[in-house]
Amino acid sequence: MGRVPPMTTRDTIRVSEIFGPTIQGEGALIGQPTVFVRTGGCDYRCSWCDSLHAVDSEYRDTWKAMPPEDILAEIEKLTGGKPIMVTLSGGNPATQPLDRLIEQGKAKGYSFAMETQGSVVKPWFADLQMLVLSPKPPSSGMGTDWRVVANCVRTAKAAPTVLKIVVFDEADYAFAREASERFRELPIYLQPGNHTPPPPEDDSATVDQEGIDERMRWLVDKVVEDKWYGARVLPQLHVMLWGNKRGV
Ligand SMILES: C[S@@+](CC[C@H](N)C(=O)[O-])C[C@H]1O[C@@H](n2cnc3c(N)ncnc32)[C@H](O)[C@@H]1O
Ligand SMILES: Nc1nc2[nH]cc(C(=O)O)c2c(=O)[nH]1
Ligand code: SF4
Ligand SMILES: [Mg+2]
Repeated sequence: MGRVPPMTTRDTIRVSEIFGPTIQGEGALIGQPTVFVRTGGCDYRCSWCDSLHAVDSEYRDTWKAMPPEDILAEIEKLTGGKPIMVTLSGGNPATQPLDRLIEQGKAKGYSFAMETQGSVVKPWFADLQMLVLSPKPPSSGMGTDWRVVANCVRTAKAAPTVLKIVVFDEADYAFAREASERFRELPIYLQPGNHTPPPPEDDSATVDQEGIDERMRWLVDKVVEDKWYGARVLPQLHVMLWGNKRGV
């Protein structure tokens, strides 16, 4: 008897949550209606990560291996079948085999944006409607290999690519300036950090909005003082509206 081929899992995607439609709360596409697909697993662990439920392996039993067809069916259910922008986030979505999901979704009229830290490169970056690269500043405790970030930019080819840097303090601001110097051609978005991200098991809405507002004003002052007129300073709109609530 011939060998029975194993069930292929090559194309299943580790999903933490699928939610929406809501609005994109951050960066270049702020305010745009979108559905989020948040993948499980990350090669980083930022000290202030607001999505640890999709990062900590402790939560992996809440993640589900899904074929792209099932993810698309869920997206279609959420949108009533009307095509929308789908935002791929995580965790680090670049670690997942998202090529077939993007291909199948685009065939049905959906478009795809992705948020990633720029530590992993995939050829299908070129198929995105927008690639948001968010290298991590010193306060995160993580390091950045700029050659890999540059490779992400190259690999995205004609796909619109932007930088989004979280800023908590002076060192982070200097890092954002460095990123902008290294990638002069890319639009850059500065986002004040949220010091009170939820613990992963918690869905509490409590957030230090006053602290965020203060950092936002400080950030605006810095940009104006430095005549950094190419920068865009934006808050996390979803945090302003719903605090740390999950699934919005
Ligand atoms: C949760 S991450 C997932 C995607 C990818 N791992 C990344 O970091 O780009 C999505 C975005 O949220 C930002 N973010 C995470 N924690 C934050 C916090 N406490 N305050 C502000 N932004 C935060 C990240 O920097 C990133 O731009
Ligand atoms: N509304 C909303 N906008 C977002 N932009 C980036 C998010 C993320 O966690 O990646 C996010 C999120 O979780 N919710
Ligand atoms: S890279 Fe993104 S998902 Fe991973 S730990 Fe940092 S903020 Fe969280
Ligand atoms: Mg978030």
